[in-house]
Amino acid sequence: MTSTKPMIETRGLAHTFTVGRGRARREVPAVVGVDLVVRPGEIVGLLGPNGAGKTTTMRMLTTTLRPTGGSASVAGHDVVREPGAVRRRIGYVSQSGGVSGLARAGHEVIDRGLLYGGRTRDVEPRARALMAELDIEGLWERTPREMSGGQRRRLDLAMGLIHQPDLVLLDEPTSGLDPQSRANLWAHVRRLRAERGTTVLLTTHYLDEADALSDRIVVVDAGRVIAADTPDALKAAVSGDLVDLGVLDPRDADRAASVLAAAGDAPGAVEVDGARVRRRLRHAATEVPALTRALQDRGILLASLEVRRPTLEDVFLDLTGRSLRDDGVEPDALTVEPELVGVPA
Ligand SMILES: Nc1ncnc2c1ncn2[C@@H]1O[C@H](COP(=O)(O)OP(=O)(O)OP(=O)(O)O)[C@@H](O)[C@H]1O
Repeated sequence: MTSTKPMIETRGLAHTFTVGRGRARREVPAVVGVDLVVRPGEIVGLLGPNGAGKTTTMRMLTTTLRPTGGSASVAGHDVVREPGAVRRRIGYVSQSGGVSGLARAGHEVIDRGLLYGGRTRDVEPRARALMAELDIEGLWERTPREMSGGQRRRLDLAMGLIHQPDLVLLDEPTSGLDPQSRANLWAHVRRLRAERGTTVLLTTHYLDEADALSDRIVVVDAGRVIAADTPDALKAAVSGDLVDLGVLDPRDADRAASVLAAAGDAPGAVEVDGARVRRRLRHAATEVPALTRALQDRGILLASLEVRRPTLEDVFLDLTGRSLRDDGVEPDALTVEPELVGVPA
């Protein structure tokens, strides 16, 4: 990784929404002091449950929402003082998408490229290549309203990428896409970085996506960064592999639980759920043979035995005591902010 200036640098970045009026007026602290550094050429995943503050952070970085605290510089420009310069350097694909319903898809993409100063003779072949890569080349003449949700999503992506920005911010880029299109998009993001050194910041709910794509993952919860590291380092910090036993006779579950509790190099808490008994063991590969012998000696028969390496889900659970899939706070009284998605000032 180069040691040049960061592509994104935030210090104490914060945004508090004010919702309601009069006596019902209250403040919603959506982002509470985020410090984030993204280096040129990095792919960084912002991971967190619903309502964690991912979109709000993205919107401040893309200058579509003004911070109420802290500072952020993007591609070397301050998001509050130089929003136009920031917008010219970035591509943003927002969660809600930016395509309208009326123009033909190919022309929308070309127009976006021209808007950013490209020449027709460069932009058109690039638009065709991009749409082919995203598997929507056959939709050149269609209007967005004649497309499926997944096709529209891919058109959003083509619009965000057509001007070959140095930094791409993707807010849940693959939500609503089928597995094949998700895989295509992942390949495209990797190619962008490999061929052009593009920096990518993406938000996602999908743990496999964050794991597969990101050089670094920034885990956010309740408007704060609670961990930031490589996916492997985050997983290595979780203590041990999950051993999950299914006993053949559910009446044996409690006895199996006491054997499992005593297994490994130290006793540990066991979770019993019907015929399933689980706990974490530090070195499952070496500890499981002794465990199965101990169960056999007591005449406890197993229907299944699974050993699972820690996942990012475990990382989140370890850090917060909650599952990433638990829904957080849902947006309530929404204040409408101007959306200036991807349009240079
Ligand atoms: N325009 C708004 N007005 C008021 N509150 C808002 C607004 N937008 C977001 N919030 C609140 O700010 C908090 C963070 O929301 P945000 O959309 O940034 O989370 P998120 O991590 O992107 O969630 P999701 O994964 O569901 O998209 C939530 O409590 C949300 O209700």
